[in-house]
Amino acid sequence: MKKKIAIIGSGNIGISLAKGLVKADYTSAAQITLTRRSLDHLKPFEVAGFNISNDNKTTVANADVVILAVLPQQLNTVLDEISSAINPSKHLIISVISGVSCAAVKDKLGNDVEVIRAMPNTAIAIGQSMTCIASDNASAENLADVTKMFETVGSVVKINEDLMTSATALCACGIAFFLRAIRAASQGGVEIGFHADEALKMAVQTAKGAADLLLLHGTHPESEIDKVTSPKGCTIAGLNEMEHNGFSSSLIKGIKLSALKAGNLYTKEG
Ligand SMILES: NC(=O)C1=CN([C@@H]2O[C@H](COP(=O)(O)OP(=O)(O)OC[C@H]3O[C@@H](n4cnc5c(N)ncnc54)[C@H](O)[C@@H]3O)[C@@H](O)[C@H]2O)C=CC1
Ligand SMILES: O=C(O)[C@@H]1CCC=N1
Repeated sequence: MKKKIAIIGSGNIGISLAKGLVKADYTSAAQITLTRRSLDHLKPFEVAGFNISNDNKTTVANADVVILAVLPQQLNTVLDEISSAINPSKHLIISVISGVSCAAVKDKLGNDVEVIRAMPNTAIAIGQSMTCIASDNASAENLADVTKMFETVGSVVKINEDLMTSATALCACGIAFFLRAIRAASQGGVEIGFHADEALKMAVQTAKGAADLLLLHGTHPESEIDKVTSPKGCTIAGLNEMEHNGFSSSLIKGIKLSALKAGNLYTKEG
């Protein structure tokens, strides 16, 4: 991979993405420039071989692929800064920013530039992201290239752009939801007799086993649950108690609220 990549806004997801791409051998650190307003935070990444900068415009001018990874409320400033450095025949824009349409990015950068939205999650740092991608104007070739790129760091699903906020809630925010579930399970484990560190280890491996059962068997969760719930047993007792207290309902409501919020994070005015 010869293309130079600029990551504009190297915070949590920008850094996770950069680490993941290098770990997967998709590219080298030397091909990636990380930008952030304060360079102090990026010094450790310079030591690791990445280029670092606080000059978005020059970084974009020198790149082929521009990954926008600032917060929605920081985007307009960035787009105003880089717009004069954009060359539609050279640059491909990838935006991981929640709630910002391809059209909104093109509004500021020009309609000729190809924009692909990608919604990864932080597991991208370890090659385990669920990334959804969408575009309203990218060529089949660029879509295929970007799919290939994100496939080196996890699974990819192409979706319609109007489902991007839903993908944000289910997959990007979803990491936090499942982590909280694991944390809660470990707290339950402590109440029933385990030390915190062993309870957490047990909860993590159990959660991984549950996810892997679905991935490897290709089964529905209820079919795997049926294999655990012995008649008159302790699993169904615990499971039903959780449902009486709104376990599924609470997850569903949380995901719906996150999706709603994801759609309202950005305004054109800034
Ligand atoms: N954190 C996550 O798991 C995911 C986040 N996203 C999206 O990615 C974007 C970034 O989210 P986070 O990484 O969580 O936020 P963050 O706050 O950790 O990262 C944003 C970074 O942009 C930098 N920044 C702000 N203005 C800048 C400018 N003018 N020039 C250069 N850098 C600038 C900030 O210093 C910060 O380091 C958001 O739009 C979010 O919706 C998408 C998927 C997952
Ligand atoms: O919480 C947020 O707004 C971002 C978007 C998805 C994950 N983190």
